[in-house]
Amino acid sequence: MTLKFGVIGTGAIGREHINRITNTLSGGKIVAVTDVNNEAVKSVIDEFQLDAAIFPDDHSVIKDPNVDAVLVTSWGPAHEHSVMAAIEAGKYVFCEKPLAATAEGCQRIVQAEMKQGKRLVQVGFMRRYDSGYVELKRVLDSHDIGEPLMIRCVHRNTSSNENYTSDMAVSDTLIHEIDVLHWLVNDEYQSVQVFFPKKTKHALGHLIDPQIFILETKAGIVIQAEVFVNCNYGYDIQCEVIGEDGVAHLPEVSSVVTRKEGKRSTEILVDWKLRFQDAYDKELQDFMDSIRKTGKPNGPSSWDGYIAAITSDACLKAQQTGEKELIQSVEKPVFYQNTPQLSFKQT
Ligand SMILES: NC(=O)c1ccc[n+]([C@@H]2O[C@H](COP(=O)([O-])OP(=O)(O)OC[C@H]3O[C@@H](n4cnc5c(N)ncnc54)[C@H](O)[C@@H]3O)[C@@H](O)[C@H]2O)c1
Ligand SMILES: O[C@H]1[C@H](O)[C@@H](O)[C@H](O)[C@@H](O)[C@H]1O
Repeated sequence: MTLKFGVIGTGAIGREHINRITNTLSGGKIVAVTDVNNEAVKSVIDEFQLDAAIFPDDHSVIKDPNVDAVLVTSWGPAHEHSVMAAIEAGKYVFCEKPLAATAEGCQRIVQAEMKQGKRLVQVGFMRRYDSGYVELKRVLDSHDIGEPLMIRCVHRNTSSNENYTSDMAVSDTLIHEIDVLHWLVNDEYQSVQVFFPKKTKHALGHLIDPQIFILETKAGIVIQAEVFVNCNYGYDIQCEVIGEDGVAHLPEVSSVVTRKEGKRSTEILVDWKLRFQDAYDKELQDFMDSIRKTGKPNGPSSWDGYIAAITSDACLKAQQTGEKELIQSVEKPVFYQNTPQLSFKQT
């Protein structure tokens, strides 16, 4: 049984996912592709020798009867349009983060999915599949370090390009922490405030970088999350949870230690594609396997995309006001706790 994918957006992560579905994972095949940039589509077809039809836009990919599942890897603001159309067509969707540009957009997706009556959507919050975060959660859930009191985390990129704007520090970058941290401590966010330290000389003129977000959870955990996308030395993700009885750290990426010329050193990754490679593999394999076995995707749902967007919107507001902004809390519908099973077309 093969899940046939139509891909919308063949840029950086689109290519990565096409490659892993075609060459690494099992049970999936790319049968249709589109991108507003024709060259991007042609080069991906050539590079991975895809036996896939090229379509002019997202609607025609979604409508293609060969397509069972849609992979949405276009720019964030374009996601809602494609996800809504896929839900209306009753097709499965794997959508990269963010699910939509605003919480209202995500809410429309949630409502459309509930109206369809089937869980169809998985959001690309891959950190929940990362072995380091999974192990950290196991330690926290075991109460080995007692109740979590504080979290300190950093999200550093080597550099950002000219299209990266200050609000993307939230919608593109912090969104990973927003999703994974509340999952880690089984809690919900209550408020956020943003601080802007001295700006790095490596950031382009329009960009505020770094930024520090102070989030408080309902249980009273205070989180200090640093986003620094021109740190100039590597791709560095850190997370430290300080509990009543001890401290737990996200494991460092393993790397050979060399001793040479009076120095002991280890390499630091510079590319996000490598840091979460295993997690990307696992999330997409899980998407395919769970649809095949249970008829519905098992991973982060459009509800998870929606609650992340509510927090993200509050962070964006806090960027503007400089004040502590409250984060609205919403009740999870039964639909996202226990959903009916779908039948999956076999080939
Ligand atoms: N989970 C992760 O770690 C991760 C990593 C990278 C990117 N992303 C997310 O994936 C998405 C894409 O990011 P990227 O880095 O690949 O960007 P990118 O700019 O490299 O690629 C996006 C591609 O989408 C195409 N596109 C834009 N709008 C389109 C539309 N309406 N229809 C068809 N094609 C369209 C562009 O031409 C481009 O080729 C973003 O939402 C980003 O936040 C997630
Ligand atoms: O889209 C990318 C991606 O999500 C990376 O994981 C993140 O570190 C970057 O900041 C972001 O721009």
